[in-house]
Amino acid sequence: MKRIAIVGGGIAGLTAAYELAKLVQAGNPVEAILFESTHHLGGIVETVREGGFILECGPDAWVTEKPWARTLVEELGLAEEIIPSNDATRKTYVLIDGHLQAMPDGMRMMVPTDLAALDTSNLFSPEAKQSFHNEITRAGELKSSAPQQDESVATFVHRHFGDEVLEKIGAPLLSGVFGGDVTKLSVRAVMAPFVAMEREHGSLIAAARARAATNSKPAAIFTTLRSGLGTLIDHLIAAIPTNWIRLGDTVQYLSREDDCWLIGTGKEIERFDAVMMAAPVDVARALIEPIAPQAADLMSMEASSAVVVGFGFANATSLSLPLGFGFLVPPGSNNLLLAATFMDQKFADRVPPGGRILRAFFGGAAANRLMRCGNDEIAAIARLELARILGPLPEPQVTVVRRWPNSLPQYAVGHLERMAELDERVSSLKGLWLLGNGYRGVGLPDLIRDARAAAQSAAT
Ligand SMILES: Cc1c2[nH]c(c1CCC(=O)O)Cc1[nH]c(c(CCC(=O)O)c1C)Cc1[nH]c(c(CCC(=O)O)c1C)Cc1[nH]c(c(C)c1CCC(=O)O)C2
Repeated sequence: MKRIAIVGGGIAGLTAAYELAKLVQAGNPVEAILFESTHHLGGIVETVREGGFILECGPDAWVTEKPWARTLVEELGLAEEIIPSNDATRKTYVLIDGHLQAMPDGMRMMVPTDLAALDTSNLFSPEAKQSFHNEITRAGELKSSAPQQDESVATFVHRHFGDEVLEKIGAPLLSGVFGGDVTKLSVRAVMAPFVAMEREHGSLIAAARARAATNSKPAAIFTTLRSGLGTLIDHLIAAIPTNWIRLGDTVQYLSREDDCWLIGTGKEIERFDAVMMAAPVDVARALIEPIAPQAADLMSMEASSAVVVGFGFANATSLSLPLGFGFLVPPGSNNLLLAATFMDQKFADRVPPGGRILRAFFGGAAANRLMRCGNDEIAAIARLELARILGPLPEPQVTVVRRWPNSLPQYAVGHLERMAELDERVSSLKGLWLLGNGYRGVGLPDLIRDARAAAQSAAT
């Protein structure tokens, strides 16, 4: 019997446990113990259902293009629950000088595929529009001068489109996906497809248009579950043997003895053949440090914190919002807010008749400061910030506040090389796997893909 420890009960740890449970059913002699330090499973994936509102406390969807979340959801019998985002009314706004300005239609991140839509947009100055047009004619130069090494997202975007595009959409889009600083984020780690487009075509616009021409009907950008992503967590838990799960059990230390792993929880020491480390990177790093200090060094990275506030407004027909999914706030403006989502416009069936949901995000330094305030205070600040931008808001019927400290690791320049070295060091330890959002991707699909692959190799 192979014994496998899983440290951490977020989406990565739960998916690993689920995959191992499936392998047991297929006749593999495996047993797993999942250690979760808190008393609840799912990590930052959590859905609150109250008064007819469906409020997400963490992620609200996955990126449709990445297939691994959908496959798992279908396998769990939840195919009927899958819904697309309402892309017929998709629009993302950017807050410029206190006003919400729509990003032009047909943008792929900061790359336009529809130059006519770009030209009629109010978001950019004539100079910025010209810089987009010029990017196509600069294809040859951009291709031959593409750097051999990694660089920051900021220098990459700047080389293609200049200052204004970087400030108005480059920085806000990246903070709405990676919560980070474009001058530090690695373009190869966080925008790999764009680096490949540059290598092949020089011009990103030419590459994106070539691709758009071959894609018949693009799928909706986001996918979610009708009853909320908490349903995915519930179904994973139901598929894992209950005696595998240890809630409120914090792993205090990890060590190796002969070919085994020892895990100490402060209550007892247990022996395992393999360890799947699915805790947040800083926790994982501290546990691994005594065994493999060089691996731990490679795991030292900054992580941004988030504070998420969801408001459910009943009978809120008076609250009129711009059409679309929400808005992003460029870093460096005078707002605490990082972004907001118009949840009932982004997805169907989130609210009772006449209801609306707004979700506010705080990140970076603002999140770290807010983290210390009480829930009521955080909610009041979120309401004030939203009202400043959207106009007066009614009294919410439901409010949820969540703090997610250091929840989003920052993939800094050189990340891919560091991860290749980390992989080498980790594989030399035999029987250790690192899972979660610190290494090979930050969204649900990437975490699910990695956890399943790791469980399969850990079990055999
Ligand atoms: C602030 C923030 C958000 N979402 C996120 C943050 C960062 C801070 C943090 O979580 O700690 C995190 C995020 N956002 C996205 C991912 C998944 C990435 C992946 O799977 O590759 C992740 C991990 C997709 C996304 N999130 C967003 C995009 C860009 C969508 C586009 O091109 O229009 C992607 C791919 C944009 C976004 N993101 C957000 C808003 C309000 C918006 C705009 C409106 C909306 O859609 O709700 C919220």
